[in-house]
Amino acid sequence: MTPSIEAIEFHGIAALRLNGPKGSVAIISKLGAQVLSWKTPDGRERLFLSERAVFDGSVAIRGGIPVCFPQFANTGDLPKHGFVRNREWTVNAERCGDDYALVTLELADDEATRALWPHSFLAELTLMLEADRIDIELSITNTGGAPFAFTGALHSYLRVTQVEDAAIEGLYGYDYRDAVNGDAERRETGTELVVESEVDRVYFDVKRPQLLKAGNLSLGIQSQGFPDVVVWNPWVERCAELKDMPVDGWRHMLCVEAAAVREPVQLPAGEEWYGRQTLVAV
Ligand SMILES: O=P(O)(O)OC[C@H]1O[C@H](O)[C@H](O)[C@@H](O)[C@@H]1O
Repeated sequence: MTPSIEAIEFHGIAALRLNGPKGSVAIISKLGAQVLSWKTPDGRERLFLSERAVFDGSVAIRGGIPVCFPQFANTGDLPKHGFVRNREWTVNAERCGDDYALVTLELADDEATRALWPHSFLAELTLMLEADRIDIELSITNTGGAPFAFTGALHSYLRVTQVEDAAIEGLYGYDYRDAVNGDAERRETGTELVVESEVDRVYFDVKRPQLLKAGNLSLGIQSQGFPDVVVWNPWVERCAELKDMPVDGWRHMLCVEAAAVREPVQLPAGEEWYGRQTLVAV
């Protein structure tokens, strides 16, 4: 079957379903331009989506790949993770070839965004689905007359069978800020990161790809444009505080995020920046 794209409803909200090569499938919602599902040709779901996620736009959808912009987490005065993850985006391109399906959604500033953040911007999120990989690219254009700075992330919730059995390779030797230990800065000394308690780290200026070793859900992870890598798992107690997570949700997810956190991106008037995360089933 040749790849195709269809408009669907997913948990009651408008979304696009990309039917990719070899039976791969991805779903992206217009709310937040958030990838909510990615299935590889083996039929396995690769993203975690909370069964208690809320889809009414009142809070961000818990799971998939939320877009954080123009602020990562609570690093400034804006709402946590910025304001684009629970806004309605519009579709501006759909394209299919023999071996891919691609959509681009966009969001521009309006009165409500300028009330929070006084800048003109155009954000475009492109999802490309191939047989065994997805590429998620965020581009930001400064459409105003003055420079601005931002932080942000593609906040990917990767599905794992049991997080205790998973490991991330590729972070050895990088410095990180550890939110679980009072934002202490440390250097990674392990060749593998194994999650055995709450983890909330920003690894700085990561130049190598990562490998998520998770049995038949293993993934190669690469980013461009985003210098930092965030690794997050709330573990038991913090998960219990999240209303939109099931009690055992922490066990089935691991966020490995392509992020720009330590050094805000400086974007002169009229210029465009882009960052990308690629996930490859291995
Ligand atoms: O609950 P949210 O607002 O979606 O944030 C979820 C998480 O996102 C990031 O990974 C941060 O590093 C965490 O500190 C935060 O808890």
